[in-house]
Amino acid sequence: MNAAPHGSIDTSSFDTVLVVDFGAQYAQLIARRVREAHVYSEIVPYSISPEEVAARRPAAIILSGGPKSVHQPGAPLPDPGILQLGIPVFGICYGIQVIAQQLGGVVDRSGRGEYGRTTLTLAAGSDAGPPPSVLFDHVPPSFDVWMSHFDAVVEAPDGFRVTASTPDAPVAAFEDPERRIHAVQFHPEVVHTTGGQQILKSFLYEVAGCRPTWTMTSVIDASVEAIRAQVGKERVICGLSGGVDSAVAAALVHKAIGEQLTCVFVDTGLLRAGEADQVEATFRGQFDVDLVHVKAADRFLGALDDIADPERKRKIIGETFIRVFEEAAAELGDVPFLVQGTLYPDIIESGTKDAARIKSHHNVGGLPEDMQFELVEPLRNLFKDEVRAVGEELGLPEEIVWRQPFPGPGLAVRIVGTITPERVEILRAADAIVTEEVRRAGLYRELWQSFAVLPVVRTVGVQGDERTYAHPVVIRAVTSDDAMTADWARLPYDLLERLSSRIINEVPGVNRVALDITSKPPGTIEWE
Ligand SMILES: Nc1ncnc2c1ncn2[C@@H]1O[C@H](COP(=O)(O)OP(=O)(O)OP(=O)(O)O)[C@@H](O)[C@H]1O
Ligand SMILES: O=c1[nH]c(=O)c2[nH+]cn([C@@H]3O[C@H](COP(=O)(O)O)[C@@H](O)[C@H]3O)c2[nH]1
Ligand SMILES: NC(=O)CC[C@H](N)C(=O)O
Ligand SMILES: [Mg+2]
Repeated sequence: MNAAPHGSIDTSSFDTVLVVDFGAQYAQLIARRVREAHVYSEIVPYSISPEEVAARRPAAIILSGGPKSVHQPGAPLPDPGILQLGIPVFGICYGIQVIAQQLGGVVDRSGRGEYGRTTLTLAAGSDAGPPPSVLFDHVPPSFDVWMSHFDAVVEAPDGFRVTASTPDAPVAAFEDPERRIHAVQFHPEVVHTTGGQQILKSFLYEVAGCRPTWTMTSVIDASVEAIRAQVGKERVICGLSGGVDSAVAAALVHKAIGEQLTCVFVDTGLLRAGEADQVEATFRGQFDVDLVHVKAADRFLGALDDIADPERKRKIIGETFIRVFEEAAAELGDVPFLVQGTLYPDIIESGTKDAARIKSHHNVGGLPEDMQFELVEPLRNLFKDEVRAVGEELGLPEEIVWRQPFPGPGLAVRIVGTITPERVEILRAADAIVTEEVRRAGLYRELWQSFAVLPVVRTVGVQGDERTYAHPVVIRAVTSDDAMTADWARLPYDLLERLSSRIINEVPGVNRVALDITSKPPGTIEWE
């Protein structure tokens, strides 16, 4: 087993499930559901070789769904050797179709796909018939499942028995318990499939014999050990933003190496109203951590002067952050390590070689090439909900653990076009009203993010019988589980009315309020 990179934990001590990705909408969701069952999981590309799989010694393999048909030329197909490794396999949707095709069953364009809710009925276990499937031990004989497929298995491979059907899919589940290969056409990972998580657990615990040891307590213990092994006696700095990821990363590193850690909080001039004071007060009050507060507003705003292109803004901000960290490190003496709160979705998003670059996150794609620091990224195996659970376990206060994410480039990526101190002021004032009213409405925690955006246009208005020619402000509020996809939030009308009237009345230079009703995709959460 390779040494774990970047101070992340050595996951080889946990039973591991590999989720083979065929381009599914839900591969991430499957991986999260497995972890919710306290079993470590990782997403791997479908091109992985049987040797690579075997070397990982996984407890099980899950074949995900995917948009292609197995009959299509160029469809993503795994090496057939993977099904011969003797490792338990669970196929989901496209996964059942792949298994059927590779082991001699028949997959057909059935002519009528199934989309959405349908009723699954288990094959009866009787003296004459096959015994019931262990997958369905803890679910009723008939229940609602979520389907989304065009193709269907019409004949199970030799040696497999059909264990469930729906009105339109006679082979909705099949298995060969001896080879420990099980598969379903429906999606157990979505909440609309009642008992879906139970079915997944039956596979993990009963078929694959996984132990439910992936708990946040064991993650903390393993992280502490990994951080100590990486940094030894050296000094470390951590960019602390006040957000949950860097706070949890800092708390873990502090637990591991105590006084070797110094946190560096940078006031970029692009923070929200009162944020710098609040971060200082929270961290100085709550933690016994060495904290340096660098006031770098002029430097960031100077470097961004006259820059309108979103990618250039991001690169400039990413580089300025590192230069500020380097200077802070130099003042402390020799500090070779930089802690970042990078999460697993950041790695997946930047790691897929086929995926297009949408935007350079300042702490991943925005890092300058000549950076000297060695990175310490203890959260790089974790999803956001796990990071929050670790934060709670470490005793971080609720206001940090449940803070809405705020991007490092800050207000810069919410001010379309060039950034001037006046435009920052307008957005900051509008944003403060959004945050205050969303909190007052009791929606702050329920929303993934809620904020204001300042577009580059001006519009005509009439205020006090006078013509105005001023800026609109756009309200952006989304719900999401992990920021990879998001839906626009259905904010109550009375909240929207308060936002509109307060922003126009209280923020000079604004004469109109608009609402962004775009999901992700096709939009992104931030405007730049
Ligand atoms: N103002 C800042 N000062 C110092 N470091 C920062 C600042 N803003 C961002 N960073 C660094 O960039 C990293 C990425 O920022 P990001 O916003 O993704 O995470 P976060 O702020 O820790 O959490 P959240 O996603 O909840 O806002 C942080 O983990 C932190 O190391
Ligand atoms: O630290 C960060 N540095 C960045 O450069 C950055 N860009 C976007 N974000 C946050 O990432 C999530 C997804 O954003 P998008 O839908 O806009 O791509 C959302 O939560 C965004 O707020 C960033 N966070
Ligand atoms: N969601 C899926 O995995 C769909 C599988 C395959 N593309 C089909 O349409 O049948
Ligand atoms: Mg942040």
